[in-house]
Formats: sequence, structure tokens, C-alpha cells
Amino acid sequence: MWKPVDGFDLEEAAMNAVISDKNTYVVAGPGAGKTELLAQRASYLLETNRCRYPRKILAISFKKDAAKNLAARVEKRCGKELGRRFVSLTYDAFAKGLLDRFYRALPKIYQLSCPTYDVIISNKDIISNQAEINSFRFLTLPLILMWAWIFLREVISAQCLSTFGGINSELEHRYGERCLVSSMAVQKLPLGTLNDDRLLWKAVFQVWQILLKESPRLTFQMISRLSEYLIRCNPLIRQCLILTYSHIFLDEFQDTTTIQYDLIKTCFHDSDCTFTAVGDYKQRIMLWAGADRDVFDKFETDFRAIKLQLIMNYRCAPKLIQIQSILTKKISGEIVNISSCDKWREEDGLCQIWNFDDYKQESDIVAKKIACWIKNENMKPQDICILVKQRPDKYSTQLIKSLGDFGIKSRNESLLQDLVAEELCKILLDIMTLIFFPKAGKEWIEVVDLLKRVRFIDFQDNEKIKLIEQELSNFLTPYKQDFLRISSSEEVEDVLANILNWIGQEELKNLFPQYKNNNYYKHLIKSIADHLWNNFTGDWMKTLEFIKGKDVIPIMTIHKSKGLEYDTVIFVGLEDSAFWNFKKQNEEDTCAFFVALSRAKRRVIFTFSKIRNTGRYGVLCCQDHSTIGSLYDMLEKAGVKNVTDFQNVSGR
Ligand SMILES: Nc1ncnc2c1ncn2[C@@H]1O[C@H](COP(=O)(O)OP(=O)(O)OP(=O)(O)O)[C@@H](O)[C@H]1O
Repeated sequence: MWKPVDGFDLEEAAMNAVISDKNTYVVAGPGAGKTELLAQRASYLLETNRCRYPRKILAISFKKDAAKNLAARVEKRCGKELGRRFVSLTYDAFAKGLLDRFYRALPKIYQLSCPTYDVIISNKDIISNQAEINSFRFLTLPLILMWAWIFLREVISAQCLSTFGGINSELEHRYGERCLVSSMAVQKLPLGTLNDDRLLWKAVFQVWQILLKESPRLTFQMISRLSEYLIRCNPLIRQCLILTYSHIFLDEFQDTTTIQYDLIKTCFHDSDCTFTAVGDYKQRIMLWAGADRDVFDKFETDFRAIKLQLIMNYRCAPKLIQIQSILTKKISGEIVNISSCDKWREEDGLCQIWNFDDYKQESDIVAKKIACWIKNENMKPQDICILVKQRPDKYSTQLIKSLGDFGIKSRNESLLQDLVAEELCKILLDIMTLIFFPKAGKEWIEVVDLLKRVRFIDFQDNEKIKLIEQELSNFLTPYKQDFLRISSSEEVEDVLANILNWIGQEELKNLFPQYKNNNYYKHLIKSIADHLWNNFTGDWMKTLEFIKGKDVIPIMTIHKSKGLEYDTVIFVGLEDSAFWNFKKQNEEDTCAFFVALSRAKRRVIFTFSKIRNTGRYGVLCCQDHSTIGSLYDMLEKAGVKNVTDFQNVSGR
């Protein structure tokens, strides 16, 4: 009989979800082991061949690093060989992969004019990029001053709507830019009338045509709509998908948007694929990005899915679970009795609010405290996380300096988190590590394994594997000198390109189809080179460790912290200006607060500073917390202590 892997004990409902042959959705709070449940289920399905060879499991997450972490967990639980049949992607990568492979199968009117297209990250750039192009046509004098350009841009941007694909002035008058861009992916394709508004439909259609046909540029939402359309129009492609994947996992299901749900439904509804979705209503923090409030109900109805609830919290200490229960009641009205795991004592867990006169005092004290913990509690920097609601640059610059004074490294993850999660980045960092430290065992195994896959070498063909190892060893030796001579980011890029040439760029792209888009591939190599060079301090090995996050305190937004966990979390700036939209999105911000609180295993500190440099150009602003008073009320109700006296903090 199959038993959970790696000595994990699963509560009854979790075990039922792991071995279920029905569509299920698991609703559970933070730290309940939802992600672990997916990893265990993957092991179960692969080890028992319930996921029948050669079919695979498709897991879909929101963030690149979440997809990567899940794949790593599965590989750890059931080994590399079986782990290859676990395909872990983000929603965006799944949709883009379909479009990139099958774009030719789209009906003519929605076909791309060429196979490569740029991805528009922000909706607002749908129009403003075009505005720039058009405006340059008007502004032929290169010497026009910058301020004039910024001013004109606003005006031109509005004008652009009328010139944009010949949209007439009536449309321009009737619909602002915002209305148009937010309507682009609202409907499934082909476009019909939007709320019977024929003119709006016409305008949206024209913008679609321009973005598809004239130097193609698409948002991920548009990519999802196109993928959904092409699957709907091509039953054979859908059949291929169904034959490839027998089981589908959906992580963080509470944040699924209607567009994403439509795509999944079109791909796999009424098939023999079995779904497992996991999520937590209280961690729904993507409403602003279109998360569908009814997604659990839709899923239950459409897929006749069975609901399972978990009651454990394996992550957090009991005192923190108590505080979370108070928030849970406020967010969902539920009174649930969550149990902690038995590694904790009843009194374990600490939550405090630290109050400061200004942000400099805050940085100074927080850095000292962290230095104390690292020294006295034997903690590693990566056991600690600094969270902010938004703009890590504004909220953490001073703190990074103060930590640096204690020799503690910290970094803003928003610049690196996604990049480091890229396969390409991992491959290059592994090879660079081997160049400087040929005995790095883990990296050696990873690179040899990659070469075996790229060169189609049987995993048991020891002779050929030896040859590959020799080839790798010969390749690495001269590169150390090349790196030591480097004096610019461009030169790093050249060396990286040489490494990739040696592996075989086309072969790599076949193995990782996400890199078939050449623009994206080149952009990635450039970003990796820039980050390596910008963080180079004279010692390449140290630079590599920094990029990998070794001995570095991560600083990130709450959104980036989803799914992650740390011994200690310090949330900087529990203040009105950080939660600037609290009145309008009270529910979502309260959920965000809940996510922040629940990332900590043992200790969570919230800071409040009376003065902070949050104004434009770093202008000092007085801070308040009356608007987010309900968050303070909850903490007070949970008995969380306010600390104002830091006299005895030494840090040394
Ligand atoms: N059955 C289990 N026994 C012991 N530890 C577990 C078990 N399941 C999960 N854990 C541990 O608990 C922690 C939280 O697990 P996991 O990340 O899977 O939770 P989650 O429900 O996905 O959390 P969140 O929604 O807050 O991101 C991890 O450190 C994981 O290794």
C-alpha cells in the first residue's frame, strides 16, 4: 500500500485528496500543507502509475518560483525520472506555450502576422506604446525638452485613440483609454458585442487587429484568450492535450481569473482528466487583477468537484495560529479550530508592533535586532524575510544600508525573484559555479543531467556519461580566465552566449520551449548578464552566491511572498499610506495582511514609523494608522503587544 513520501503524515482529508480518483478542491488555511499535498499526490500518481505512462501531470501555479518550487518538491519526493512527467507551469506560460506552438491554427482574422510577438506586461502599455510611436511621428525635432515630452504625452495619448487604427472621434469621445484597454480581453473570441455596445466592440476589435497584425504585441490576458479560442476551434489539439495530461493540479485556486478558468475549462472539460485544485479564500489577494470570486462554485458545478477541508497548520507556532483565527473570523466569518503540529510548545510564537519616531530610528533598531538574532539564536539571514505592502525600494533603502553596517546582506527580491526562477538562469548560474568551484557536487549533477537530456544520452549509458563529464571538465577550465578579464556587462553577455552555444542553443530551446521566442530569450540573457555585472564586487563566487540568495535577507512585497515561509517576518510600515486604497479594497487588503502574518513560522513583527520618506522624491511624510484601524483592532484583540522602548538593543 502506498504511503506518503519522506515520512510525512497526512490528515485524513489530505490523504483522501491525495488518492482520490474524482475531481476535488481542497480549501485550507495557511500552512495546511496544500502545496505539499500536491507534491504527495504527484508522487502517488506517478509511483503507482495511476497517472498511466506516458501521460503526465500538469500543475498550474501563478508565479514562476511557485511553479519551480512545486516541481522541485515533486522531484525530491519521487526522483528525477518520474519527476519528468510532472509539468509545472504558470498560467501565463501554459497559455503562451499553446499559442506559440499552435498559432497557425487560429482562424485567419485572429492570426498573428508573424510568429514572434512582444509581451505587453501592463495593460496601460497597450495604448501608450502606440502613443509613443505615433507621437514620435509628430515630434520630429529631437531637441524637444523632456518636460515638454512628458506633458505632450498625455495629450497625444488621448489623441492616439482617434488615430489608432482609424478609430473615429466619436469613439474617442465616448471611451477613454482605460475603458478600451480594460475591455480588450473581457470577452471570449471571436469578439461579439460588448453589452450590446457596438461602437465599443468596434473599437476593441480595431485595437486587436493592430496588435495582432502590425508588429504584434499582446498582453498575457490576450494570449490566454487566443489560446482558448484556438483550442475551442481545433478539437484535435484539445485531444492532444488530453492525451498528454491525465491529471491537472491548480495551485492558489482562489486567485484564478475568469480568463484563466475559461482556458482550463475549454482545454479539459468533459474529458477523462482528473482535477485537484487547492486554495484559501482568506488569501485572495488578486481581485485587482481579475480573480473570480465565484471560481470555487463554478468549479464545483462545472467539474462536479468534491470539496475537502483541512484543519492543520504545519507551519506556524500556536500563538500565531491564535492571531490568525481572529483574522479568519473577520474575513470569512468562519470559526475554525486549527491545530498546530507537535514540534511546537503551546507558548511558542511571537507577534509584536514596534513603534518608531522616524524611519531612520526604525532601520537602526531593526538592523540591530536582526544582528542579535543572527548572533544569539544562530539564525541564517535567509530565515528572515522583510515584507512591505508595496514599493520595496521606498520602504527598505535605509534598512538595507543599516543592515549593511552590520555586515548583513539583504536585497530587493522584486528585481531578481522571477529571473532566478528561470531555467536558463539556473543553468547559467550552475555552470558559472562550476567554473569557479569545480567540486560543487549539486551543480555538477544538475549540469551533467542537463547535458544528458540535451544530447539524448541514455541515463544508464555509463560510457557516454563519462565522455560528457570529460567534455564538461575540459570546457570549464579556460573560462575562469575569461571571467577574470571581464570589464563590462556586454562582456558577461558574450561569455554567457558562448556557454549556451556550447550546450546547444537550439537543443536547449527544444527542451525548454518557452525560450523559442527569440526576443524573450535574448532579453533574458541580457538581464542575467546585467544582474551579474551590477552585483559584481570583485569576487565572482560571492556574486553568484548573492544572486542565488545565499546568506541574504530577502525583501519583497506581500504579493511576492505568497506560498513562501520564514522563521521570522518583519513587516515594515503598517501604515495608512502603505495601504493607500484600504477604504476601497478593504477585503483584499485585509487578506493581504493575513498573507503577511501567515508567512512566519515563529515570529512576526509589524513596524510603524511616525515619519517616513514616502513622498515624491523621498519627501518626509507623517504617518497614521487610523484608516487601517481595523487591522490594529484585530491585533489588539489578539493581545499583540505595542513596543516603544528599545533602550537595551545593542546588536553587537
Ligand atoms: N503533512 C505534513 N506534515 C508535516 N509538515 C508538513 C506537512 N504538510 C506540509 N508540511 C510543512 O508545512 C509547511 C507549509 O506547507 P505548505 O507550503 O504545503 O502549506 P500551504 O497550505 O501551501 O501554505 P500557504 O497556503 O500558506 O502557502 C511546509 O514547511 C511543509 O513542509
